[in-house]
Amino acid sequence: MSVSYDPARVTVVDHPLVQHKLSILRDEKTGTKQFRDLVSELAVFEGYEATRDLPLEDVQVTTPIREATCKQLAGRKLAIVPILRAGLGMVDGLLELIPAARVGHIGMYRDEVTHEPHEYYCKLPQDVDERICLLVDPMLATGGSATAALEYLRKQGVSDIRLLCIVAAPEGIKAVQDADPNVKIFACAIDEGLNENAYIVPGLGDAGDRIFGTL
Ligand SMILES: O=P(O)(O)OC[C@H]1O[C@H](OP(=O)(O)OP(=O)(O)O)[C@H](O)[C@@H]1O
Ligand SMILES: O=c1cc[nH]c(=O)[nH]1
Ligand SMILES: [Mg+2]
Repeated sequence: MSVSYDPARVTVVDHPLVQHKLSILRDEKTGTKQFRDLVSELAVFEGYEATRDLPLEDVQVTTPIREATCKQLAGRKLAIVPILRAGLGMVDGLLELIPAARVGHIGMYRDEVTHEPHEYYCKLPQDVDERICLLVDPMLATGGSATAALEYLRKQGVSDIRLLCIVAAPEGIKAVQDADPNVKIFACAIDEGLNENAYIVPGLGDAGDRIFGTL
């Protein structure tokens, strides 16, 4: 049965380089080092897309030729919030794009039988409510983990949240959209669905285990 979600609130980052890298990421023969590197590289593409609408202001710059009116980022600062463990794999790539961003952590694991998320750690920047949050996790499967993390961030007063995942299942997108009508979702691919163990099909397996070599 097909799952319906609002496509207007999901951005698929499907640049040819992204699709190429994602195919290598999916391959079961791809080893830990390459997997980790690719997750980081894909996070850069996603971060680029997810920050496309950041406000700018004019700034005067003296080039070696003359004075010029140029642009710089204005206004609100950013926080990168990985959902542990797998989200950690996206942090370095995003920090390359936004070096001044603060990093918060939300620790969450999914129960193997019930697939319910369990929170085990949380540490956020003190002024997180004044920041745009990039909530990052490579996998959006049932959406349970992302929904719980979003709820937590909303309780801290965060108004602008962009959820960056690499592979999303339609079920996860729908669950997140139903729970949080204001979140913007970014994904490199939307896959077919979930299998009986709530793994994304075709997916890429267990992202955390593949990033950290704990298979
Ligand atoms: O959408 P959901 O059904 O909640 O599934 C997705 C979650 O599952 C994975 O984490 P996992 O529980 O494997 O923890 P890990 O990152 O420590 O491996 C993944 O990184 C997401 O956080
Ligand atoms: O396919 C999936 C689902 C949940 N978590 C993962 O790492 N992969
Ligand atoms: Mg895992």
